[in-house]
Amino acid sequence: MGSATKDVNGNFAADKKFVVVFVLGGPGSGKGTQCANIVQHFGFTHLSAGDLLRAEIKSGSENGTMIQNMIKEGKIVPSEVTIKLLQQAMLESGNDKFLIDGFPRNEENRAAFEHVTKIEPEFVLFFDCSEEEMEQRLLSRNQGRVDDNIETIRKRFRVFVESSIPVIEYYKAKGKVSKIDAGKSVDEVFEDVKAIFSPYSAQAA
Ligand SMILES: Nc1ncnc2c1ncn2[C@@H]1O[C@H](COP(=O)(O)OP(=O)(O)O)[C@@H](O)[C@H]1O
Ligand SMILES: Nc1ccn([C@@H]2O[C@H](COP(=O)(O)OP(=O)(O)O)[C@@H](O)[C@H]2O)c(=O)n1
Ligand SMILES: [Mg+2]
Repeated sequence: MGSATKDVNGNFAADKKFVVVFVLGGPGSGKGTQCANIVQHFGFTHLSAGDLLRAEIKSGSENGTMIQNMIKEGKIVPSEVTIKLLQQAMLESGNDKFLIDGFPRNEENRAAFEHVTKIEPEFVLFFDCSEEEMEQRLLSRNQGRVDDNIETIRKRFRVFVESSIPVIEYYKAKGKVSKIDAGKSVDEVFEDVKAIFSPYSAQAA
C-alpha cells in the first residue's frame, strides 16, 4: 500500500516506496498491448506517456497545440510537461506499482525524471521488434492517431534509434534491461513477459 505523499516541491523525493518499471520499445512494438496484460495479472497501474499527452491535448490545456504539433512530427515533448502528467497520474492512482510505458524516450526525459522524482526503475522491459513488423502493425492500428501514417512513422523510427536506444543502453550498462522478442504473437510475447514478472505475482491483488 503506497502512501503517495508529495513533498513541498510536489515531487516524490521523500518517498522511496514506489516500484516503477519502464516499458520501452519502438513504436508499434506492443508496449500498450502487453501492459494491459500485465495490469490484469500483476496489479500494476499502467501509465502510457503518449496516452497522457493525448488526453492533455483533448482537455484543452494551454500546452495542447504544442503537444499536438510535436506528436504529428514524431518529436519528443519537453520533459517538464510529460513528467508533470506522470506525477499527477501516479498520485491519483493510489497504487505504488507502475508500468511507465513510452518513457523515458530520450536522455532529457531520463535525467529529468530521476532528478525530479528520485525514483530509480526496478528494471526496464524492452520490446525488441523489427521495423518491418512495427510498420505493419502501426499502419493497421486504426486508432485514428495523427502519427500512424508512413511519413510520421519513419520519423518516429529515426527518433527511436537516435534518442531512445541510448536510454536503453544506459540501463543495459546498469544491468537493468530485460529484453523480450516482441516479433512473436501477443500470447507468445506475454508468456515471456510473465516469466519476468513472476517475482511480483505474490504482491498482486
Ligand atoms: N505481438 C503482436 N503481434 C501482432 N500485432 C500486435 C502485437 N502486439 C500488438 N499488436 C498490435 O499492433 C499495434 C501496436 O500495438 P501497441 O500495443 O499499440 O504498441 P505500442 O504501444 O508499442 O506502439 C496494435 O494494433 C496492436 O493490436
Ligand atoms: N515520453 C514521451 C512519450 C511520447 N511522446 C510523444 O507521443 C508520441 C506517441 O507516443 P506513444 O508512446 O503513444 O507511441 P507508441 O510507441 O505507443 O506508438 C511520440 O511519438 C511523441 O511525439 C513524447 O513526446 N514523450
Ligand atoms: Mg503505445
